[in-house]
Amino acid sequence: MGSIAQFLGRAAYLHRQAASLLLDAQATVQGLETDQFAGAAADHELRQLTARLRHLARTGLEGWRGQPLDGSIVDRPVGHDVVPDGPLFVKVGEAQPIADRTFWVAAPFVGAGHLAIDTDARDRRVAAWFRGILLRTFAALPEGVVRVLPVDGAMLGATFAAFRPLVDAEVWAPAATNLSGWRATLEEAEQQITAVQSGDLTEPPVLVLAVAALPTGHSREDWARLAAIAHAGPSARVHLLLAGWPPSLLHGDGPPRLDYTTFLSSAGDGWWRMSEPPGPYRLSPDNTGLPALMRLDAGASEDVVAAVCRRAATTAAASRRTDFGSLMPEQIWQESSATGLRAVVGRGGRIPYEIVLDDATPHMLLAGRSGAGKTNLLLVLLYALASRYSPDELGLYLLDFKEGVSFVEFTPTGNDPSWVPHARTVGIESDCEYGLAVLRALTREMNRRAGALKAAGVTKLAALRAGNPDAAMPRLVVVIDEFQVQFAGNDSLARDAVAALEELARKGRSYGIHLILASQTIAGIDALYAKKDSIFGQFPLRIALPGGSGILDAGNTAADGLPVGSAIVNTAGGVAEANRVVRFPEADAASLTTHRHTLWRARSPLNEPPAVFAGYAEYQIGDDPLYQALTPQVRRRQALVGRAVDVGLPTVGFALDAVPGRHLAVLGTSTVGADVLHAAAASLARQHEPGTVRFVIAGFAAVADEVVDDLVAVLTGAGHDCAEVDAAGLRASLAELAAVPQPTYLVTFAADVVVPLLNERGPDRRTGLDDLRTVLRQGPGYGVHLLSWWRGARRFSDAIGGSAGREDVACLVALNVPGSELASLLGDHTLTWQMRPNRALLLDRHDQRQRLVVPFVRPGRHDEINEPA
Ligand SMILES: Nc1ncnc2c1ncn2[C@@H]1O[C@H](COP(=O)(O)OP(=O)(O)OP(=O)(O)O)[C@@H](O)[C@H]1O
Repeated sequence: MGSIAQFLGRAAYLHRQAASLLLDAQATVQGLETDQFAGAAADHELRQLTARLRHLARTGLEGWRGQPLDGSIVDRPVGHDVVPDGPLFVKVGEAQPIADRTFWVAAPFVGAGHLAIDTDARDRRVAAWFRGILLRTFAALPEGVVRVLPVDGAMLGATFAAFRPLVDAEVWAPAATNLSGWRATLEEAEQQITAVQSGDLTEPPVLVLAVAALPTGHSREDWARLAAIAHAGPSARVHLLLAGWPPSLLHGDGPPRLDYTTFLSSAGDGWWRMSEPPGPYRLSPDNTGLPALMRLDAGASEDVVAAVCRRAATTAAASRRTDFGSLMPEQIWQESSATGLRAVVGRGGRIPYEIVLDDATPHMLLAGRSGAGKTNLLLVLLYALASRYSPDELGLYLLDFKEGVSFVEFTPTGNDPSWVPHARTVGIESDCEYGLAVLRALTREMNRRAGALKAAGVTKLAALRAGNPDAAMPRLVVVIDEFQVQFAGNDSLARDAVAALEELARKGRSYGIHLILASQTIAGIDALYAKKDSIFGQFPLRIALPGGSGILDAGNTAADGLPVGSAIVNTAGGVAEANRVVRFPEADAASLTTHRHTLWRARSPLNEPPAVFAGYAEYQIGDDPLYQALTPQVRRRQALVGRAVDVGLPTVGFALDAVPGRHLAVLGTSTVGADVLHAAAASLARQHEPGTVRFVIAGFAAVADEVVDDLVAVLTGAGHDCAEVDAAGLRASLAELAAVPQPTYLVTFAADVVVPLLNERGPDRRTGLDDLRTVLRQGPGYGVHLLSWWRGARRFSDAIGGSAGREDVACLVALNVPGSELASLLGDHTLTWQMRPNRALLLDRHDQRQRLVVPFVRPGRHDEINEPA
């Protein structure tokens, strides 16, 4: 490095010498004009001077900086003509103080200031010169150091066509060809400058804003921005290469002068003048610039540029991938979320790009076609946040409605017990009912926070935290993947979900609740667009992955052609001027595991795993914590039937007490009905001391035989009095219990089979159904309860006496019963039940409770429950 610095110092020195020699030469020329006798001697002296000038310039501008850009240089390695500690001089032209004698003119560029030429690149010689300066700069500096932001407002990017391999390798940005692209380019330059000034960026890349021609419609405001960039750019390694500057004006004031800029201006006939360069290099005593006219450097042909760029692109492509690990902080959990959440998730150009969720950008929309990298980006963002903020600062609610396992990375699994300690609830392949339950839980939490803020006399979480930095109020990030599933449609579920979402979106920012909605598209979610003031107005932060332009403004199609791994990030609701291209790393499984383990090991001993709801999972009563904790000492005995589709998946069942009608009927042809009955009976068995109750088991369908056998074994094994009976035995038991009730559970599988037999009259003119109805009404008072599975709702209804007997069996579990059939059975035509695998509707007619549940099944039932009904 030292030798390079010395070399550069020497280059600067040589340039200064060249300038002073040139002044000498000028004096000699003037002498020639005044002293007619000294002619021959002076001519000789002048030739010697220009020869020395040429030598000096060539030795100071070796390699890419000055050598002709023709076939002879193509194979020269890139990055070997570096200038780490001083400005990079590049050859800009050749001066010709006397006929036949030329010397190279260099100007300081990167590390010193800017270059501007007053003719734009529509002039072929200027275009070749412009390409040459870019190639010299790019090839002289080390690989990966220079990023070019090309602008070509006149030729649709043609000036940069030969650099295409570098654009494809994402080393350079694609050429901006219109006003919005030009302004996005200015913004990227400005962002680098502010990031350096604020200390957020300590190793900035060299950013060259290369303007081949300004776009039509550029304004004085743009000039002012450019002037500011010219002024502040060099100390942030931002440099301008401008062709067509200053723009010619028809009227009005001219553009502002650009600081630190070497100007080349046309002197006619292919000659150019060069102004004084920035820095200590004075070319003339009166600051009028180079005291000779010059020709422009011949620059580079498109072939030479393309050959060099292809080579550079190959190595750049290999090193351009942003590594997931490099985005994670060295030390976890160092940040406070008092004013918002920030996380670096990728790079805009070479600058780390930070996503911010705060009062200004509280909520985010994310879209991209299938396979565009949505899941990947969410994982990068959430892991980056979870690494920066401790679980006291951040909580995660994750909901996924699609088939897939995107949020499994946050939960313990059979192979890996770790979880992300911030995750509170995780829904995978969620039901809309679950989504609504999560939204409602969040609304309750928001209201709780509103109360706490009010009590503290403040209106925003940031203010509360400012007054009390330790206040336990973490920001909550709620992610809903494929959210259109939750909000589409016009049923009461969708309406309730939209209402909850609106409340959270409008008020959440003040209470530290941030929403991230991800989808392939937001078109077609009428409920969210319907209102005049669209809910999406609350989502200023938009990330459009490839194919996700739908969440940007109409006509802003910037995301359409992006490669996977990049996105348009827009913090202004999608207006094209605010587009930023950002590259995201791949969150590979191994890195995720490493990070999850780091976070998990750092958790507090009180941290609980998230409440996980996996739509496809089967639940068995043997694993149920509530079931395991049951003892005969319970206050009210419960028949457990499944897990509610709700936050935390609470275990649900029916209290079977002395109230008439406390009996259970499971309805539907699905054999899961047998399993539910098994679970109900087994759970009740744990709540009785052996000998205090009888179990009478009757099974009337072959599909239930195995379940019946198992139940008998379980009950007998637990020491209970348990009898298996046939149809006659069941009828006899009913007659006996109707006459002399004693604590008994009658457990009847496929009860529909036995109805004809029960319908027959006995010698006393009573039917078995008469006894059944007596037991239903009077039994609970004596500890007699019927637990039954009916494969036909109609048979069940007839058996209990039609609508008159509706209240006699209050506890229902509907499996694959069509909604209309269930509605007419219950006499409730507002009921909306859509039967589906692995779900049941629990109805308690005494307290009007309805809940969607995942019914308990016995091991191995999974394939059956997931078959369509
Ligand atoms: N930043 C990235 N860099 C490299 N590869 C990526 C990146 N992002 C995603 N990929 C790859 O693209 C593929 C699709 O990614 P991902 O599953 O995140 O897409 P998706 O949009 O969630 O898809 P879908 O909606 O179909 O589930 C994956 O194989 C992933 O490895």
